[in-house]
Amino acid sequence: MNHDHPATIDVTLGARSYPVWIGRGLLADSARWRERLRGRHVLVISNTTVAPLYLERVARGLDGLAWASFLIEDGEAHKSFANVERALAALAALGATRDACVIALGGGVVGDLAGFSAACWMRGIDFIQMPTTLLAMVDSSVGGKTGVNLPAGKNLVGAFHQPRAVVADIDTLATLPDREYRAGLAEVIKGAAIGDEPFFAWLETRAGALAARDDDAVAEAIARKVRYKAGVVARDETEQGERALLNLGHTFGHALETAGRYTTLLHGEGVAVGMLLAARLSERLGMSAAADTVRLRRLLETTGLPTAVPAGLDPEHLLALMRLDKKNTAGTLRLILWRGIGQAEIVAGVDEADVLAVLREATASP
Ligand SMILES: NC(=O)c1ccc[n+]([C@@H]2O[C@H](COP(=O)([O-])OP(=O)(O)OC[C@H]3O[C@@H](n4cnc5c(N)ncnc54)[C@H](O)[C@@H]3O)[C@@H](O)[C@H]2O)c1
Ligand SMILES: O=C(O)C(=O)C[C@@H](O)[C@H](O)[C@H](O)COP(=O)(O)O
Ligand SMILES: [Zn+2]
Repeated sequence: MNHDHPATIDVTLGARSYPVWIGRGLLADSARWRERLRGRHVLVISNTTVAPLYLERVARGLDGLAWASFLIEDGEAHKSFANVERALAALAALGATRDACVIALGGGVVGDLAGFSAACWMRGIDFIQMPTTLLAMVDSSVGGKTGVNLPAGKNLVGAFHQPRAVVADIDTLATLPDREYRAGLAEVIKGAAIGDEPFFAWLETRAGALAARDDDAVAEAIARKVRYKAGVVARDETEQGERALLNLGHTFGHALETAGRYTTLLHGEGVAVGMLLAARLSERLGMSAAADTVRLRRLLETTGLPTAVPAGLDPEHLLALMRLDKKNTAGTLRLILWRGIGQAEIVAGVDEADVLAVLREATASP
C-alpha cells in the first residue's frame, strides 16, 4: 500500500454513504475531513489517554469553528449511560444545533459512546470517526453500530447511526500498547474466519510480520478487513441477515467480558476466546472439522492472543449472560457458528445443553 496517499474505501449506503480513509498524517490533514462538516459547532469526544496524544492535531484543523472537547475516563467500564448524559450536556453547553458534528477521537469505547451521543442529540446529528486503535480502525469505526454497556450486558443500548467519514490515521498506532494492538488483530482474524478463506491463508503467512507490527502487513490487513466489512454493511446495514455474521465469537466473548466486569478481558481478547468456543461448538454439532479449529487456534496463538477462558468463571453464569444476546429470538439461542474457515453461518435454536457442555469443558481446571 502507498503510505503517502490514503487508501479510500467507500461504505455505500445511498445518501448516507461515506469514505473510510486509511493512511498516514490524516489527523493533521484537516482540508480533507473538514469538508465533511456541515455546520459551525463541533464537539470532540475523546478520553484522558488519547487526548493528550492527539487532540492538538485535530484542534489545529478546527480553527475558526465553535468547538469544545469532552473527555471520558479510560476503559470499557466508562462506555456508560452516565457518560452519554455528560456528552449531551457538553453539546448543550456548546450550543450545538442540528448541523453540529461530533468527532470521536479514540478507540472503540470512545467511538461507540460518541456515535450514540450524536444519534441522541436532537434526534441525530453528524459524527466523524477518528479511530486511534487497530480495533477501531478495522471494525468499530465502520458500519454505524453505536451504543453503551449496561451492568446486565454489553452494548444492550444503542442505535444504528452511520458516521459522515472515517479518518484512520495509522501514525497513531505508534503509541498503541502491544496488548491493545493484538486485540485489534482478533477482529481482523474474525473477518477472514467468517467469509474470506484466502484472507485467512494470507494472515497465516503474515502472522509473524503482524505480530511484529510490520508496517506494510498492518496497512494491508487494515485495508482488507475494512473492505470486507464495508461490503457486509452495504448489503445489510441494520443486521436483518448477513451482518449478524460479524458477531462470530461475540455471544461467548461478550459474556466473558461482562462476567469479568469489563476489566479481565479486552473486547478483542473476548472475541478471540469466543471464536474458539464457537469453533468447538461447531465441531461438537458436526458442522466443522477439528482441523479448522486447530488452524484458528494456531493463528490466534501466533499473533499473541489468548485462547483460554479466564479462570474462575462459572459456565452456568456465562450461559445466563448469553441468553440476553441481541441475536436471540423467543427464548432460544441464535449463534454464529461455522462450517470451517471462511464459512460462518447463523444457527437458530442451538441447544443450551451443547453450549453448556462446551463451556464446562473450557472452564474445567486442567
Ligand atoms: N461499533 C462496532 O461495530 C464495534 C466493533 C468492535 C468493537 N466495538 C467496541 O469497541 C470497544 C473496544 O475498542 P478498543 O479495542 O479500541 O478499546 P478502547 O477504546 O478501550 O481502546 C483501547 C485502549 O487503547 C488506548 N488508546 C487508544 N488509542 C491509543 C493510541 N493511539 N495510543 C495509545 N493508547 C491508545 C485507549 O485509551 C484504551 O486504553 C468495545 O467497547 C467494543 O464493544 C464496537
Ligand atoms: O459491526 C457489526 O455488526 C459487529 O457485530 C462488529 C462487532 O465486532 C462489534 O463488537 C459490535 O459492537 C458487536 O455488536 P453487537 O450487536 O453484538 O452489540
Ligand atoms: Zn467486536
